[in-house]
Amino acid sequence: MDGHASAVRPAPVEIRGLGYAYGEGELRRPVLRDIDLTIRPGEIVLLTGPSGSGKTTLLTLIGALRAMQEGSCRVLGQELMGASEAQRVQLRRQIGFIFQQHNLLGFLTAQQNVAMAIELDPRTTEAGRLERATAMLAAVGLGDRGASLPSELSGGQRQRVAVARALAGEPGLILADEPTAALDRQSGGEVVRLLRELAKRRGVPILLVTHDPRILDLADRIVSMEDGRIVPTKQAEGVPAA
Ligand SMILES: Nc1ncnc2c1ncn2[C@@H]1O[C@H](COP(=O)(O)OP(=O)(O)OP(=O)(O)O)[C@@H](O)[C@H]1O
Repeated sequence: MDGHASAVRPAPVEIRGLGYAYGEGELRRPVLRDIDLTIRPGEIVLLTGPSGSGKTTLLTLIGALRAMQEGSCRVLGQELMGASEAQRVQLRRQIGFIFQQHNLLGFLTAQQNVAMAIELDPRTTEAGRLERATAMLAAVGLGDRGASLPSELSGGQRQRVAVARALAGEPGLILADEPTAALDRQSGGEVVRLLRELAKRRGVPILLVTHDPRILDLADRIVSMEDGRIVPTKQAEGVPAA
């Protein structure tokens, strides 16, 4: 595909020997061990594995939402091992997050929720922000729902607003944690297909944590975790062999 470009552009995510433990002293419990993972430019990677295997912990470390303890994790050119809180805040602004529960603000309209992601860019005026938010909503098929509050939208529509918000800030990376968990089969599939299409068009890489076997075929690559380690991916049930 874009093999040449991938070879010259730095990997958006480059992890080596990452380890992480919760608790201290006798209560210390390692949950990630010796993780190596590279996400290449524009690549869509699904992270899967049993409950408690460490997927969310890894995602929050990559997203600079918690401090590193061991190893190296370079995200969008920023080394996170030893990074300051200010450096982590700066990096988080370059990442689009999508969570299981859409995390939209209930008192803001769909358009305002999306515009919020653009808020921090000083080059953009308020009118420009709202215009861009509307364009992003149109891209997720909600061009006519900008004035709706989250409570007036279906679960699938809310998650599409979350997709629009994640992309509106023109992120260098998207991190999604179980984005289809609260959705029925059809809307879950639609949301992820849409996310994939929009990200591919913009060349934005995605790391998506999921238990959902129905969306595994949308990945460029599937990474499996077990007991805090990355393990060779087994053929998922119901997914035809490539
Ligand atoms: N804040 C915390 N404090 C202590 N232990 C935690 C904390 N968060 C997670 N854990 C533990 O760390 C391990 C990994 O949790 P994590 O949420 O990363 O796994 P997961 O693979 O994302 O699970 P799930 O698929 O159920 O979301 C689990 O055993 C969990 O109980």
